[in-house]
Amino acid sequence: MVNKMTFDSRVVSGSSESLEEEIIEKNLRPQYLSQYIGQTSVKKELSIYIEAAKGRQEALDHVLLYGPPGLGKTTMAMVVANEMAVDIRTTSGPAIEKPGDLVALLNDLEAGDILFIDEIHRLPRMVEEMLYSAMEDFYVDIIVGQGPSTHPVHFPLPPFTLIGATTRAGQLSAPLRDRFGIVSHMEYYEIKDLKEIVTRSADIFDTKIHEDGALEIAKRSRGTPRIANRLLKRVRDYAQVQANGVVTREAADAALKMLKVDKKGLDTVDQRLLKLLITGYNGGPVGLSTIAANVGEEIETIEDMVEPYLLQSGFLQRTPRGRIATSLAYQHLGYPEMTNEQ
Ligand SMILES: Nc1ncnc2c1ncn2[C@@H]1O[C@H](COP(=O)(O)OP(=O)(O)OP(=O)(O)O)[C@@H](O)[C@H]1O
Ligand SMILES: [Mg+2]
Repeated sequence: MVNKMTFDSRVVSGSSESLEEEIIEKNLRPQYLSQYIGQTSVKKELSIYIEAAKGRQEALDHVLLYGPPGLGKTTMAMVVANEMAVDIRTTSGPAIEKPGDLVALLNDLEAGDILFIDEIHRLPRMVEEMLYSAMEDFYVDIIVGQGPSTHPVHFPLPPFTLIGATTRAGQLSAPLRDRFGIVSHMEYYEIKDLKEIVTRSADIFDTKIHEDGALEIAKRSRGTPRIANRLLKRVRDYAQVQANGVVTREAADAALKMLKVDKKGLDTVDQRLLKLLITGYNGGPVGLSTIAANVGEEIETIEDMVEPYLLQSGFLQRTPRGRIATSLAYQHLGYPEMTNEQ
């Protein structure tokens, strides 16, 4: 699939990529709340619930983390496990294909342990239904036997904590959503937080970085730590070959220009999308499927990975009749703005 490939190679994509990247990510991941930069309100809330649960020596209530890709949901799940000093098993919605898979995972848990399910909106229905009793009353009913001899077996579970992560809270069914006692919305990061993340990562990489170099990367990271770290790696390469290895503002700027990441962190996909609206449709409104077809990406990709940042940063607006390009988009891309009368 050509579309998928263009997207995966996108440097500002929030999604994670290769094995190499996984290993690097492991070193970059903060281990404790005190090292976790930004997301102040999520951290504050969680720290209270963690302390309370620990004080009562109980499992933490189930936690749902939602927000765009690359904002640190997986990282936060690991942090919670470290803070609670419990084990964590990680899996994802699509990986749990049948109820038996879930039972196997649950069977492995000890009291207080965490089961982390990424992309929880993609759980198969039967598995999801089995989770209801597991979450609420810590048991599952398993059907055993065949034909006339089938009967349910009541299978008790230790009290555990489910942490679910999703980019699409809207796709979760109400019964599942309601079973999470703690629902935390992860926000795009402020530039000052991203700057701190970049500085911390450069330190871990043993890379010299100037403050304005870190700031330049932070500004162009779409509010997303994963992108900030990825851009830092590319800028570091550039600096190593072209600028004595020091990440200065000039090196960051030149490297990001080469990567076609503009001053606001928009890449060619974002720009294509906005230009399509402006030049092809007089600013819109344009439906999502038309946009996807014209930009050459899948609808889901546009919705999950491209659009959220454009909406949040004010380049795009969502209306019942479709998406429209804002004045900011016209200005940023250097098009004269059309008035309604034209
Ligand atoms: N608050 C933070 N401070 C420092 N680094 C962070 C922070 N949050 C995330 N990161 C870094 O950003 C990267 C992405 O984080 P993570 O994998 O947790 O995102 P995610 O929300 O789970 O993404 P996805 O939705 O794709 O699963 C990791 O390398 C992590 O180290
Ligand atoms: Mg994740």
